[in-house]
Amino acid sequence: MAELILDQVSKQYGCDTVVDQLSLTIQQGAFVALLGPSGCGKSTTLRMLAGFESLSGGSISLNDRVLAANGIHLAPELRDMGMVFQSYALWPHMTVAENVGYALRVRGIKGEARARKVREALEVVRLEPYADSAPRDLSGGQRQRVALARCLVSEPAVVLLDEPLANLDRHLRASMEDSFREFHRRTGATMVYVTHDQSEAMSLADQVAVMQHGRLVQWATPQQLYATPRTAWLADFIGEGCILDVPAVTAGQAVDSAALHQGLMRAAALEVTARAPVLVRPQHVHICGQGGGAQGIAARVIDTAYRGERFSVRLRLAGEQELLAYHPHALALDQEVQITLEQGWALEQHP
Ligand SMILES: Nc1ncnc2c1ncn2[C@@H]1O[C@H](COP(=O)(O)OP(=O)(O)OP(=O)(O)O)[C@@H](O)[C@H]1O
Repeated sequence: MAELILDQVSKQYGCDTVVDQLSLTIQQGAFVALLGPSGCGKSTTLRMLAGFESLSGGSISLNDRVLAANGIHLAPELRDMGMVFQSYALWPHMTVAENVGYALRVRGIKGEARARKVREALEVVRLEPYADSAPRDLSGGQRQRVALARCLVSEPAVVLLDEPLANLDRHLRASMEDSFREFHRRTGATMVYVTHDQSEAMSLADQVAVMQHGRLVQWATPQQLYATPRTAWLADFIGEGCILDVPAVTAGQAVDSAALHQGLMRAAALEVTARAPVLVRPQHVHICGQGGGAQGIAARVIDTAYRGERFSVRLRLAGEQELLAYHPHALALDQEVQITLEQGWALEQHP
């Protein structure tokens, strides 16, 4: 199957390695996200894919064609890729239709053939009524959809998107996420989407590459990242939860309820010193009652916050470890409760 392959891709600026031996195999038609905090090297990776940056090491190939490797650097216009930028980069003096059709004009495609392709591209992003408008008369979201249509009109095999929603307000972002999903469904293009926003990456992509300090931390589906993150840093970056110190667990494995309860009791009694980090997501913490009880673990409410559909509750266990839970009702500060833990996930020891 046709694929976009990054093999041990590295980039150095002077003595700084900003992308460090990154390897990814991206299936044709996939929607993938490069996710990580500012400065982790995701935009540099995207620019190397586009051909705006050379590689310091490794190779990039698309459908068995080498785009970049030692001594090889295909120009951006020869890579069969389109790019959508945060800043839209539309020509202000051209109409929407002229912006979308520009790449076709440069290639000498004229008349009805060009007009038809422009109409089709505008239809995909639902902007046909705006064909004759100027970019300045459109909202930020509409401008970003023009940029998508302009990319689509060249029918690239791969669409690269660099923080395309960063300039939009929160409400518009949600509706633009729907536009990206629809764009992907209708075109079948491979999409590589750079963002520092984990909820954006998780809701859009089939597969996410999480980067930290230029290195790949994990390459997995959003569901796998949430449920089985490799490290404590990643567990914290993706979603809510708490990390407990629990004895006798093996990294990279689920920890069942009995093992968690037993481990926490031993930890509270200071029976063992060797412990490992275990992620417990709030939906796996059940507040089952007040006061004493044989089944549960005693905890004290140290903070609560109303979140609309539920309360989030911070709990302290004997031995001072803390947990986050969700609860349908308000609880009083300092209230003693019994909790049960449904499951946990053992993380690697290093951060
Ligand atoms: N042309 C350059 N010369 C020197 N250093 C650079 C250059 N471009 C990027 N860097 C450095 O490389 C590192 C990675 O930058 P990059 O833009 O890829 O990160 P990023 O994860 O996309 O972050 P952001 O979301 O803030 O753009 C940063 O430390 C940045 O300062």
